[in-house]
Amino acid sequence: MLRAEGIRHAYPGVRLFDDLELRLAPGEVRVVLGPSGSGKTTLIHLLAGILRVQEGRLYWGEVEVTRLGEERLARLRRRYVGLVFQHHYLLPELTALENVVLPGLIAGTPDWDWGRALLERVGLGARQHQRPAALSGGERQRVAVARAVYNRPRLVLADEPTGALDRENAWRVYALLLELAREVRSAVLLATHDEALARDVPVYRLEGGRLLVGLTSS
Ligand SMILES: Nc1ncnc2c1ncn2[C@@H]1O[C@H](COP(=O)(O)OP(=O)(O)OP(=O)(O)O)[C@@H](O)[C@H]1O
Repeated sequence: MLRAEGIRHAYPGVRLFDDLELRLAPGEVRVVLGPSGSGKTTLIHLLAGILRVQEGRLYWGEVEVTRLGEERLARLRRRYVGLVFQHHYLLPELTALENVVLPGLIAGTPDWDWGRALLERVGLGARQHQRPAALSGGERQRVAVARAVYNRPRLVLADEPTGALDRENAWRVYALLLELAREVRSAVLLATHDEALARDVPVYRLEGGRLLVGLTSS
């Protein structure tokens, strides 16, 4: 359901990916481990269609993403992909609940009960009317996780979603992301430099511009 074939990507002076291949089955969960500068953010942005693939092909299910125009790509991404980044990217003027339901608000069909249920699941039922400024870093990231799965996306892509959190909060956010993704049957690809997060989850190692199937670190 996610397939990348022969992906090459270069920045001026930096040749990052050379013939990169990746497949993710429905519901599959994988961690991409790589040190700083190995290309994790670039990879997640390419797979999300935020960065355009320079060479190679990218498929979400049967759809060849690399052939879509900007508008269709953006529309399909909203339905198909949930995103979580290191920074939460919540809208500051909206409450926690409005942020979670945002994909529904954009589509004109907000499901407030589902939004509230998700906030309960991430332990923030009582904070639903707070704005992001009134929440802690870990709480904001839990709202971002709830928002990412709101649409029951086929695919969740996460780039260092716990990178700005202390160990305890990182674990909580990580566990919630995997739990909720399983519940709504999303496949997950989570990029991190943190080996500890890769316990019990199959790993790809990003090395020399390729993804190597690695053993879990436990
Ligand atoms: N817009 C850009 N222009 C030029 N080079 C870039 C650009 N973005 C990233 N790079 C380079 O590409 C390489 C990979 O960057 P990327 O941010 O994808 O790595 P990363 O593994 O996510 O790193 P980190 O964990 O430090 O965020 C780095 O050498 C970086 O300097």
